Amino acid sequence: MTTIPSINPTTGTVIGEVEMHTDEQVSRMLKKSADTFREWKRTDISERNELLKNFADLLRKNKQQYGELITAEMGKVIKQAVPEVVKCATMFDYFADNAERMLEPEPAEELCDSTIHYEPMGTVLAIKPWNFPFWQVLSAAAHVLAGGNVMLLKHSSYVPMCALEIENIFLEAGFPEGVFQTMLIDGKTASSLIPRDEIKAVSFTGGFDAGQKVAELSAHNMKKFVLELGGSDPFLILDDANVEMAAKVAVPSRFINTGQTCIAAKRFIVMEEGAEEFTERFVEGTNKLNIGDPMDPETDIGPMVRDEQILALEAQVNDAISKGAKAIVPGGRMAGKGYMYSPTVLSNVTRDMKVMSEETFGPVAPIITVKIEEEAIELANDSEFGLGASVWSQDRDRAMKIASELETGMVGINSFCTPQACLPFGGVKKSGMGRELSRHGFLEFMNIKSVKLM
Ligand SMILES: O=CCCCC(=O)O
Repeated sequence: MTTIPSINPTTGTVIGEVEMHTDEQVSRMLKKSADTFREWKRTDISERNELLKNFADLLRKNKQQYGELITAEMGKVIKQAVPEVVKCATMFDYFADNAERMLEPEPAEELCDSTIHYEPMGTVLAIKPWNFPFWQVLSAAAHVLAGGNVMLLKHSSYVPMCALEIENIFLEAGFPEGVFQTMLIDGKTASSLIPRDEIKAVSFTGGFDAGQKVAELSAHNMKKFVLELGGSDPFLILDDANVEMAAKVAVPSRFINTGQTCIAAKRFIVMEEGAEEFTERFVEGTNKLNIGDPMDPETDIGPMVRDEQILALEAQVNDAISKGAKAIVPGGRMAGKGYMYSPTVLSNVTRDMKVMSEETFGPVAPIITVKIEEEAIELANDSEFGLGASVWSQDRDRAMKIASELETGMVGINSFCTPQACLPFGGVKKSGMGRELSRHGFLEFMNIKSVKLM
């Protein structure tokens, strides 16, 4: 019997163990999924919407319990874990309220007798990461299932108990067995399922290398895929910004989820005029963060998920320091149990440093100063990634113009980026392909069928 351990990153101890599914069990799940799809796609959309509502209600009712599970299994501070669950509920409500309108057949533009229809594809294989254990799965599942598709989940092996709990919630909400199933398998087994006939599409969130493999396999086997990959989001503070406000928002924007967020601000690009004030205020805000036990409702920074994440971060910080960066908040690995890393803020940053070119998936904030607006834009776009960006200026037209020049899937003006049910979410360049959420994300997993009348 092979098992997946659930490790609490606060203590480094095993808090549970789940049995992995065998190849035979996985084959049965694939069959079950395909059989269930034949029924599920025919259910009335109002019935599906009611189940989405039930699901949202359960999330709200048990938000503390699910939040604590997230905190125990991947270390997210409880004050963010509970809101993650509530955000999922709001997103389920959104699709329950809007799915019917989004799937309404449309008349074709010039051929007035012809219509465009949206039909589900079948089983969507979801391969999802640990950092937002509920959101990452459910932000795909809500619209995939609302459209009449079914889902098979391969969750990160860091969060096996969240993976099982999510399946339980679907059943408790009244979804028929087989509409959503959690497979307890490794990454290699998940990839090996992509060519299988039962799998019609893949929804992947994770790192670039794994995403590229998923894309290759999916394309080779003619399966639709959507990829949400990493980011190195620029946070641009222009010379006319409200620096006080920018610094206030910059702190959570970088350190939310202990910095382990794809769409966190990861490069702070400040025009000279506001650089000193921004740096001072950002450091002050960083030093106020409470670091410690993630179950304590006062804690802002909990552990990182595993030691290897700390090692990667240390390599990036050491590289920056060896090239002349100054650790104005030194932070770093903390002694004791678990995988604690205290936030680091770097100044004197230059673009040849890894903290500027690689994704920093943890609480490290590099600040770089530029002289002119064009340099800020050029530097923001000088990245392999293109997920999100923030622009801070009190001139709305100027900020909008800069937003149009940024090579990203999302821009926050005087705000930070975070996914919302009503907005398409995804990136360009090495940050991904396709979109999740909103009608755009919904239609990624629907067959768009033109029906032409003579
Ligand atoms: O890592 C990306 C998911 C972000 C989820 C959120 O900000 O709510």
